[in-house]
Amino acid sequence: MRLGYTAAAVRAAEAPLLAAGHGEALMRTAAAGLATVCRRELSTRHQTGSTRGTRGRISGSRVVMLVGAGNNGGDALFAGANLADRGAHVTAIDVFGKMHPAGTAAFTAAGGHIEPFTAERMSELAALLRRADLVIDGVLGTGAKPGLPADLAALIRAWQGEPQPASAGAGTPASAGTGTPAPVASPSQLVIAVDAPTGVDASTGACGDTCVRAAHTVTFGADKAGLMLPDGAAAAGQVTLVDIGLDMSSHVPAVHVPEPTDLTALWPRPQTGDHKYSRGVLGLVAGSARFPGAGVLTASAAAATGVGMLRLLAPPEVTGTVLQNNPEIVTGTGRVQAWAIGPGAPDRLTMQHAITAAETHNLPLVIDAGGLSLLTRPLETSCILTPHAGELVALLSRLGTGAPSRADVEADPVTHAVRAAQVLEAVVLLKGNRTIIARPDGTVVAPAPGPATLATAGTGDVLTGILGALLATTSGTDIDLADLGGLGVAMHARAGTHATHASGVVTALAGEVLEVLAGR
Ligand SMILES: NC(=O)C1=CN([C@@H]2O[C@H](COP(=O)(O)OP(=O)(O)OC[C@H]3O[C@@H](n4cnc5c(N)ncnc54)[C@H](O)[C@@H]3O)[C@@H](O)[C@H]2O)[C@@H](O)CC1
Repeated sequence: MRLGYTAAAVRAAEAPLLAAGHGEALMRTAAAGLATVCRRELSTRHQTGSTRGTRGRISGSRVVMLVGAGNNGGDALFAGANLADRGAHVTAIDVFGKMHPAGTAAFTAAGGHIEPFTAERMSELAALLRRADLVIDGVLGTGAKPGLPADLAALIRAWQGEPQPASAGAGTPASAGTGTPAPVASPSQLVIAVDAPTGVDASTGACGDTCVRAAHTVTFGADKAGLMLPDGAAAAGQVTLVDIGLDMSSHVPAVHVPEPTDLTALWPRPQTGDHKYSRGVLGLVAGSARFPGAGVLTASAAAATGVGMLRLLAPPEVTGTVLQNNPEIVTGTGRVQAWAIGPGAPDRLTMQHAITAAETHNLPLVIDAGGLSLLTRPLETSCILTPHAGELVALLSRLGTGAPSRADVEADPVTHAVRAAQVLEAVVLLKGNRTIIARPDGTVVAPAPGPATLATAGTGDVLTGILGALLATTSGTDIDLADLGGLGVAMHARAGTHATHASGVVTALAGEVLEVLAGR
């Protein structure tokens, strides 16, 4: 798992080192790491042929830096000095009329050039930024307070264009509010942010009205939570972590991001000596005469993910098809280690019985779709709830905890998922283009997004099947349910990617995702 920390936690971890007088050494280490990434990126662009004139070479390349008043600017200035030493033409735009003194001395000694920033020079400086082979954003890092000064926001917009909705192509020419299309930085312009892109909240990922959009962010000491969460992650681009010797062991990470190696290391596997009951039995309530397909998809996905036994409670329209595909599935009641309920509008009474059984025997359960409408209070057993934005709105409204709109939830999925997790004392896996898994303590798991091809009917049912199987096969272990949810989402995304490639078209039908899971 990659671990993301709030700005406050990182600053607290820095504090003893600063108190011991290691501030400048930390900054020099950070700046050296930043300069290394800048040189590598410039060289790579040169080698891959995306060159324009001198672009790509370090010597002779045009580097423009946006420099703030604090240590973030200091990092940029020391890195700028490093690049100037290697023959780059480096210009620092002094955004606030005050820059880190030692950084400024090193930068000017290396031949760096400083340009003051005033509102009158906006167009000239925006043009300078647009012409650069590399822009380094060193205005604000972990010391940022919310909101950017209007002049700085205007400069960022004049350089990079108006913020685009996620669906629009990055760098699409946009109106700057003047009625005429504003010239914008090339979408392929190399922009490297120092620690965090300016305008991005390093703890929450919130971007406000304006933020720098980087191709690469070089972050120091520890991953910042905000660079792993929606909006902030998109603004940060690729993130490289430079070790500056911080000890984060006493700080609780705010965000977990599962990595591919976690799927290998943590995915439950049958052990020697296991039998079907010890491996894990899942009770599944899914599907109805109206929606038989959802029951089939969920049951087949759970079977493909791997369980000791699957007991399916569903009407004959569902069980008939399920048994044709998966004759190993058992219909009817019996002892189980976990429950999954809800896909395909199942019978409410059967779902209620499953919830009661889970609470009575302290069994974990995953509740999806129709099952969510039964929730009016926290359950007395551990559970993962899997709403999409619309279902979360209905859930929060029914519980009397505000009435956000679907757009509110989509704009700020973390806050709303955490609120639901706290109210229902459960893990809430909010499905969306960036799925967020929230714990009641406010920390989240934020798996890397899967392919957009997964946005198709039935893929959520497949996810519930995967999660149910994981719950059954890990029951009795101490694996954290939110981490488990992250593994399930990561596997679902991986299967979706394979299904998309295998089908050769720009969609991944739920049945195709299932085929990948089943290894067919
Ligand atoms: N403290 C350390 O040990 C290290 C810090 N490093 C760098 O230092 C950064 C943090 O430095 P600072 O604490 O100086 O903070 P920043 O450099 O992020 O920002 C602080 C400065 O910006 C101003 N400011 C804050 N929010 C603003 C806003 N919204 N609009 C306008 N001005 C605003 C503040 O008044 C202050 O002058 C990190 O992100 C990282 O880049 C690195 O050098 C590594 C070591």
